[in-house]
Amino acid sequence: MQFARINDVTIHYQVIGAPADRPVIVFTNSLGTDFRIWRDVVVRLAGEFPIVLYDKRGHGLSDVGQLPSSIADHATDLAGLLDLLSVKKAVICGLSVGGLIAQSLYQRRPDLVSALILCDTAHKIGTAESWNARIAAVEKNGIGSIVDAIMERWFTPAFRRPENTAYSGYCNMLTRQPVEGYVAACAAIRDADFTETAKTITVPTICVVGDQDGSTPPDLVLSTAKLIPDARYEVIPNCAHIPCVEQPEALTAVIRAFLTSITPGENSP
Ligand SMILES: O=C(O)CC1=CCC(=O)O1
Repeated sequence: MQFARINDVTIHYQVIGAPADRPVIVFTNSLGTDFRIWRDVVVRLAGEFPIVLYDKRGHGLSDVGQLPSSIADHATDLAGLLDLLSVKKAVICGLSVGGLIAQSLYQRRPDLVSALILCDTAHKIGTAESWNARIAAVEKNGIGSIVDAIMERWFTPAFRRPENTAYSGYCNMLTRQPVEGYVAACAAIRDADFTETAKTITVPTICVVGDQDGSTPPDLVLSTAKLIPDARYEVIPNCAHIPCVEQPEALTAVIRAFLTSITPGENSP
């Protein structure tokens, strides 16, 4: 396990090596998850691309850090991690709040970003009312009280079968996040709006979404793609908010095709 102290926060991360001439991909995960959600994508891409995974503050094995925290704080953490690892430029693949962090990183440190894979995310996610209601419910009754409602957004009914052990495992992942970290991330998402930033993005970008995403539905992700000059848009069938878990093969194919298309002079990954 690898840990770094960044902005006074202990950050849990992992680096998986590959040829140095290939673009580094950094995966940044969603609300209520840690970096293990990328496993089935990472095993497919390992050896082709250098990979950096990390748990954002307040999640997984990373510290919660000082509260309140903003999406800008998360982006500063990511910039600090990349600086520490001497990664000069990377493709940032951000899922949901991870996509907000990716847009914030682009806004603050565009030198670090060579391309964006915005996965089940948007320029703005949810409303103040919806986030305040979620924060109130979690503060009063814990994350367990919202798990069923959240799982309906994360996964399709086909995945949410009681006999699917992966489903119960992801319920555990959600409910075991620190409450303060989860609530802080909800507030950070509530207060974030990258509408203007999205219009300024000039690096190659793809917006990808599960066809049954209940948190950032295809229409919303399409509206984000339309804000970003020349952004591509792709829908992944038979999955909801977390394609890296539900359809890792399809998501990997989208990532590989995108990276191949933006890497001049290379015919294969
Ligand atoms: O928990 C959800 O509703 C899904 C989600 C919204 C932002 C995020 O990162 O995950």
